[in-house]
Amino acid sequence: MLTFPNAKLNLGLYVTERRPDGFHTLESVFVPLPWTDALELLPAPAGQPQNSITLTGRPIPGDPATNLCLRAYELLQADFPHLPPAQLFLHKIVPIGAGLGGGSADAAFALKAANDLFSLNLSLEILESYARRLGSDCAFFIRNKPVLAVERGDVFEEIDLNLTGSGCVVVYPNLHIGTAEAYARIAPQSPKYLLREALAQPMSTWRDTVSNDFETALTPTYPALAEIKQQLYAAGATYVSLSGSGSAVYGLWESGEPAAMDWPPEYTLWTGVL
Ligand SMILES: C[C@](O)(CO)[C@H](O)COP(=O)(O)OP(=O)(O)OC[C@H]1O[C@@H](n2ccc(N)nc2=O)[C@H](O)[C@@H]1O
Ligand SMILES: Nc1ncnc2c1ncn2[C@@H]1O[C@H](COP(=O)(O)OP(=O)(O)OP(=O)(O)O)[C@@H](O)[C@H]1O
Repeated sequence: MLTFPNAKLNLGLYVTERRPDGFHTLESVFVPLPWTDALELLPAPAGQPQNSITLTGRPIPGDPATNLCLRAYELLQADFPHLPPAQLFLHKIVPIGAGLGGGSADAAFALKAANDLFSLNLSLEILESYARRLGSDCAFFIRNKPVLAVERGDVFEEIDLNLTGSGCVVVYPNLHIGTAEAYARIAPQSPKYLLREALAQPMSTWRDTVSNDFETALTPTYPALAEIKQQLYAAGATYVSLSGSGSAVYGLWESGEPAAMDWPPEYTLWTGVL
């Protein structure tokens, strides 16, 4: 079964509390971004007793045996011992350490693919509970529609937000910012504006009312983030922000086309329509 795990953007992100378990409570709107990897899950050929993973495309740091999509499959195998050994093929395209949730999406799509391929008939709620065990961002990708995320970023409330048709440019400045490192730089506080209410207003107002706490915390160390933001606004973006814990910065165009922009060759770009 071939799937295309997509990335996500965070619209507003407020880190409100540090929890006793070391994680943080947050408030953020998650939106699917159609920048995708390719992930194939197949039963292993006869005579292959173990799961296997073949990685191509963008290099993924760390041991392939700990890849999140393999871990997702192993989690299901622990509860459903009749699941056969599988072979996974992951072609990685979405940048890593970017705040785009790419690894989490791979894991969530592996759970969904195993559920479909082997007819496990697990509900979306059950798939979300497996996904939560793999990472805070992972559960979002099970339903994969815009939501207001609270708690650890893995509990969702409905939100009436339709960005379909908005132009989008995502700029990854080739900086790998680790999620734990980024959280360690944040002093949790309450948001100045209620996110749900701010996002109900026209996109042109978001510049003043919707922000990402990681952007404030990381920009002094990574001045490139501010330069990208400035260039996206100069190209006519209606709203610009860091996604998640960075380092990808995105611009949204409510209407019209982005003006020409000039980026260093080591940057990776995605341009499209949501
Ligand atoms: C920044 C976001 O991308 C926003 O969507 C997410 O909160 C990150 O989620 P994620 O990459 O799935 O993160 P996890 O794999 O669950 O956790 C990685 C590390 O980030 C920190 N972490 C993550 C989520 C959270 N709500 N509080 C945290 O403090 C913890 O130090 C944790 O050890
Ligand atoms: N399929 C995968 N794709 C990407 N990274 C993976 C994958 N499986 C495991 N990882 C590990 O996860 C790390 C990336 O996680 P990290 O949270 O820094 O970035 P991210 O995937 O861009 O997501 P986030 O939005 O949470 O920042 C990598 O260093 C890698 O070791």
